[in-house]
Formats: sequence, C-alpha cells, structure tokens
Amino acid sequence: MVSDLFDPAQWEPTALNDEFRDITYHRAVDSGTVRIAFDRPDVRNAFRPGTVDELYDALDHAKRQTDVGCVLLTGNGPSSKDGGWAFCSGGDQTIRGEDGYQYDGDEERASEQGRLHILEVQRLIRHIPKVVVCVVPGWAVGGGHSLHVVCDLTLASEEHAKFLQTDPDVASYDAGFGSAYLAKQIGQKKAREVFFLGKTYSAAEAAEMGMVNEVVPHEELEETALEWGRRINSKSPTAMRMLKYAFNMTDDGMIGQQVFAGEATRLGYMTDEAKEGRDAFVEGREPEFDEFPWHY
Ligand SMILES: CC(C)(COP(=O)(O)OP(=O)(O)OC[C@H]1O[C@@H](n2cnc3c(N)ncnc32)[C@H](O)[C@@H]1OP(=O)(O)O)[C@@H](O)C(=O)NCCC(=O)NCCSC(=O)c1cc(O)c2ccccc2c1O
Repeated sequence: MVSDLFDPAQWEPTALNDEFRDITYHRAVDSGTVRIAFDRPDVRNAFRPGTVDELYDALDHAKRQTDVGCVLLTGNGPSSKDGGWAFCSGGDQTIRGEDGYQYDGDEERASEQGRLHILEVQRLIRHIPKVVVCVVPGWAVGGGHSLHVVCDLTLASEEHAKFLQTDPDVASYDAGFGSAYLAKQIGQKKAREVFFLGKTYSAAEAAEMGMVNEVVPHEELEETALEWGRRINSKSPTAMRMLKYAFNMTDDGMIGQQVFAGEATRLGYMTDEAKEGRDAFVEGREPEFDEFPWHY
C-alpha cells in the first residue's frame, strides 16, 4: 500500500521507484503525469538529506521525460502511529546538526557535511519545464510549507490540509522563495503574519489568502490532481514551458532571463535561418542570410 489516497489502477512504478527509501515515484498509466511522494508518514513526512537526494533525482528524471508535462508532488499517508496526514513537515529536526541536516543512519555518508539542499530542490521545481502541482493531503509545515509555495499550483484536502510556518520556532529561516516569494503570492502583511505569528491555516483560509488554488474533499484529492494532470498535458508543451518561464522571469532576475532566453534560443535553432548559420560554418563558407526577413 503506497498511500490511502493512492489508486494502484491509475499508476505504475517508475524504474527508479525501487531504489528509493524515503519517497515513492510513479507514472500515470493514461497521461504524461508523474507522482512523487514523501514516504515518511510517521514523522509527518519530514525530510532528511537522503530524502532530499531522492527528491532531486526523481525531479531530475521527470525533467528529462519529454512525454511528461505534469509533476504531482505529495505526501503518502496516513501515519501508522496516529492516523495523521501530512504533505511535509520540513527538515527532520532530530538529525539537524551545526552545519545543516546530517546523513544520520547512513554509514557510507555519515561523515559528509550537513546539508541545506532542499533549496536546490526548490530551484529545480522552479526551473523544471513542467507544471509542478503540490497536492497537500495534510500538514504543510516549515520547509514543507516553502515547497508548496514554490510549486506552480497547490491543491489541498478540505478536511486535513493545514498550513503552518514554524521556521522561527526552530531558529531556521527560508529567506528566499519560502518567505519573499510567499509575499508576492499573498501580500506583505499576510506573509509576515505567516512567519511572525505562526498561526495554523485551514485549506479554505489558505485558498482565501491566494496560496492554494483549489480545495477538494480528501477522498477526491488524488483523482482531482490526476484530472489536473490530464488538462495540463492536453496543452501545447512549448506554450506551457514559455509561460512558466515568463511567470518566473520578473522575480528571478538574470537567472530568469537566462532560462527564458535559453528556450528562445532553442526555438531559434529550429529555424532554417539558424541552420544556414550552422551549415555555413561546417561547410567553410560565408552564411547566406538574404532570404530571411528582418521580422517586425
Ligand atoms: C508538523 C506538526 C505541526 C504536526 O503536529 P501534530 O501534533 O499533528 O503531530 P506531532 O507533533 O505529534 O508529530 C508526529 C510525529 O512526527 C514527528 N515530526 C513531525 N515533524 C517533524 C520534523 N520536522 N522532524 C522530525 N520529526 C517530526 C514528531 O516528532 C512526532 O514523532 P513521535 O515519535 O512523537 O510520534 C508538528 O509535528 C511540527 O511542528 N513539526 C515540526 C515542524 C518544523 O519545525 N519543521 C522544521 C522547520 S525548518 C525547515 O524545515 C527547513 C529545512 C531546510 O532544509 C532549510 C534549508 C535552508 C533554509 C531553511 C530551511 C528550513 O527552514
């Protein structure tokens, strides 16, 4: 059993799934949608460094699937201890060391530096040329809250989703997307309230604030997410990729410009004009661009 909300008829495990310990990674049988899920429900899906490595590897694999347009990021559940649901409760505080989160319990890597590389996962979610949907079946807390903020869309369980920022309670601070970008979504006053007062918000309140797109009954959460995946996959891949990067660009500075411009370069490479430039060099002659208009 992957998760109580998981319908095995709709999914098949990816080749990487068996290699993972802390996440599960499936592909939909009928659309270009993948499902990546935290799989530590007994600790509210807190992540340790190995979890983050696996998450990065799964996202990087999904990025390279040219027939996949949508990534669902969720949490398996419920907890076998108390039946509680979570998307993710952030960094596992039991293995937090002085320089980051430690590879505790992993003998081969125990000597490595402490890690804060969930930030690398955030950047991958931001730049992956797919729509990433955060599917929240329960708690989204601390670094888990920041992950939902950076995803393109958020879908939440009416009964169980809860949103909470505990960063300052545990003397941590996501000073990038988790806070500053959140303020772009819900406004400065509200974002400061989220961090400075540390209130818990229901799915309905989070939707009202503008950080959740839609709230659905718990039992319908994953079917709705799959339906979103089908809708997303029915659209033009190029248009969706350019739109995602266009939405990002104003907030991402030179990196945002670089990512968008990289895709413009790809489109340029596909033209006869670009092929003439390449062919002329390879053939050792001057390029002949006369037939190509100066578009206006
Ligand atoms: C998430 C909760 C609000 C849930 O409360 P609830 O009452 O429903 O459940 P319990 O508290 O009883 O929890 C059940 C069980 O799970 C364990 N657990 C929960 N969360 C964690 C966790 N994050 N780490 C380790 N263990 C956790 C809990 O101990 C219980 O275990 P039992 O053995 O007793 O059954 C509530 O649990 C809660 O507030 N959790 C802590 C949330 C938190 O503070 N997260 C860390 C925030 S900081 C962060 O995530 C972060 C990570 C990074 O890598 C960063 C990198 C760079 C910049 C910033 C970063 C950052 O801020």
